[in-house]
Amino acid sequence: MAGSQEDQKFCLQEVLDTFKLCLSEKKDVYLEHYVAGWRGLVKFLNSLGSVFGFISKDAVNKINILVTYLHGENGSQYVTVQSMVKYELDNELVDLTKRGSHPESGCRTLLRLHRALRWLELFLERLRTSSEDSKTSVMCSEAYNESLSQHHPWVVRKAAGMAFCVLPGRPAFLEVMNVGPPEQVVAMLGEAVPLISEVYQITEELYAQQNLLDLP
Ligand SMILES: CCCCCCCC/C=C\CCCCCCCC(=O)N[C@@H](COP(=O)(O)O)[C@H](O)/C=C/CCCCCCCCCCCCC
Repeated sequence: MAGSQEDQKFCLQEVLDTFKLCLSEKKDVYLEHYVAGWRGLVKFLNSLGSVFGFISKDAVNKINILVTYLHGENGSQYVTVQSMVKYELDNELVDLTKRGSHPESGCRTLLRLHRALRWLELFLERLRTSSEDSKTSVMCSEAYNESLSQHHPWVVRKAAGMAFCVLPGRPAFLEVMNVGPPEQVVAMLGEAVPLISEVYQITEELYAQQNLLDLP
């Protein structure tokens, strides 16, 4: 039943499985699974209410740009993040210093999600190691301030900060993950965080080697 409520329900196990599929044997990052991981996370975001709509909209927009490349005529060049970077750089398809004729390259679009992945890693690690009465809003803004916020203008930082304030408490937050009792969620986060971290590190090194970490 495409589009049913069941389809839209978030499940941490699903996201974990998707990120497991992200890495090839030689540690290349499969774009298809990377965007599928983000799709799963957006389901979670949507379940938190319309306050997060502007964040979800931006993430979906970026996911869709990458999916269009994946399914486009040059889709075979977009199988992995590594092949995408090589293809776009070899063919001068990336605006390197200021936005020009390639404002929505795969490289710059993925970079935005990549930065958000660092936020996710920091946030989930806090969630995993925190006590029952810890505030998710505080964990979320600490993780945001240490990562993504540096790349956002004042107005986005302000809106994000306001949205964080309405995050549910830790027990309710863990429940929405549809895993089971809190101890089980914590155990699953213990598996998810290192995986997310590995995908992040591999992408970070690739982008650093190619001088792509500041794409406009
Ligand atoms: C395991 C489950 C628990 C955690 C689930 C978290 C679910 C999070 C799902 C999605 C996260 C959203 C990813 C946002 C990508 C943002 C990319 C970005 O930086 N875009 C900005 C720059 O783009 P360009 O203008 O250069 O194209 C854009 O300006 C941003 C706009 C929207 C604001 C983004 C704020 C991000 C805050 C971090 C996410 C908070 C989610 C809280 C939910 C726990």
